[in-house]
Amino acid sequence: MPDTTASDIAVLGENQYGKAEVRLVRIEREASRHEITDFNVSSQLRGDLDAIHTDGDNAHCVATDSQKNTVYSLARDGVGTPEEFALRLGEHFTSSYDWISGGRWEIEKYSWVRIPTGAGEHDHSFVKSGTEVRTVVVQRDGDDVFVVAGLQDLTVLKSTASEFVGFTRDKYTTLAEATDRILATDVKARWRYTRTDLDFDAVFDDVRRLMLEQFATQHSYALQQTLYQMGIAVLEAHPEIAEIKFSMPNKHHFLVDLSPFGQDNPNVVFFAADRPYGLIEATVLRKDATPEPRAWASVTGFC
Ligand SMILES: O=c1[nH]c(=O)c2[nH]c(=O)[nH]c2[nH]1
Repeated sequence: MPDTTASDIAVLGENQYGKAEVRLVRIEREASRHEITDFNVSSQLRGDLDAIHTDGDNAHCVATDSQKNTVYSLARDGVGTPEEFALRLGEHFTSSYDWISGGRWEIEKYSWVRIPTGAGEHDHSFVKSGTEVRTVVVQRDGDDVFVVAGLQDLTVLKSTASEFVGFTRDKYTTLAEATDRILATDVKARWRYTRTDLDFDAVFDDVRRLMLEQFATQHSYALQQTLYQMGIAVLEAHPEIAEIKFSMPNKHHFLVDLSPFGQDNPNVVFFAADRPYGLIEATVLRKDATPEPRAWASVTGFC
């Protein structure tokens, strides 16, 4: 065994380790109409792991390779929703090893849809459906379990019913007030469940539906206000959700000046800028929810 690594000035702090981005594709092939599940799974273990770092003693080290193998082995029996599979991984690791007291299991789910053919939707050929990703982060701290679900890269645009007026004007202000502008964003949202006995697919579908419906049907006075309306709609419909966080870029579309060409431009031709972009972030909280910082500690990219 290597020499013990001791220091007079430093100690080991928080730590976790595991295998990141285990790409898992599972085909349900009992019937001739196949089903596909496409996950990206990251497993991180926490617990009594000090000696691995301080003494080079690997007795408590569940190798990251073993964590990867566990993901594939558990998937043999079926995976279900990303939330269910992440919960199952957490239960497995914390119950299998005395010294593993918690951890973090994150899953990204990619969607495929059946390829349409003259004879209908194909049984075993799929096309990837856009860039949108469904996410979950399950964390365990002893017997406490936290589930933060979400989505990202849900790109939306409305071509009217959006304005931005009345903002502060000073010597730095060059932006003209817009009474009719394009509003576009990539919705990135995470929401915290207060229960684990849920129909996770049904709740996810409804949260997504509500966010899109609000974006589409509400007149926007600022992306901040649209974000807030989306959050309120989700919390009002879903008591099992304590809070929802958003991080949404304002994907600016600037009207092009066509006057050099002797043309008008009545809100028809735009330059879709990719940077810089506004970045609008907020949390919408249920008034009586108990704050749970442990659920969010490793969910980065939100305020
Ligand atoms: O919806 C908006 N919110 C802002 O804070 C902002 N700032 C800006 O320049 N354009 C916009 N649009």
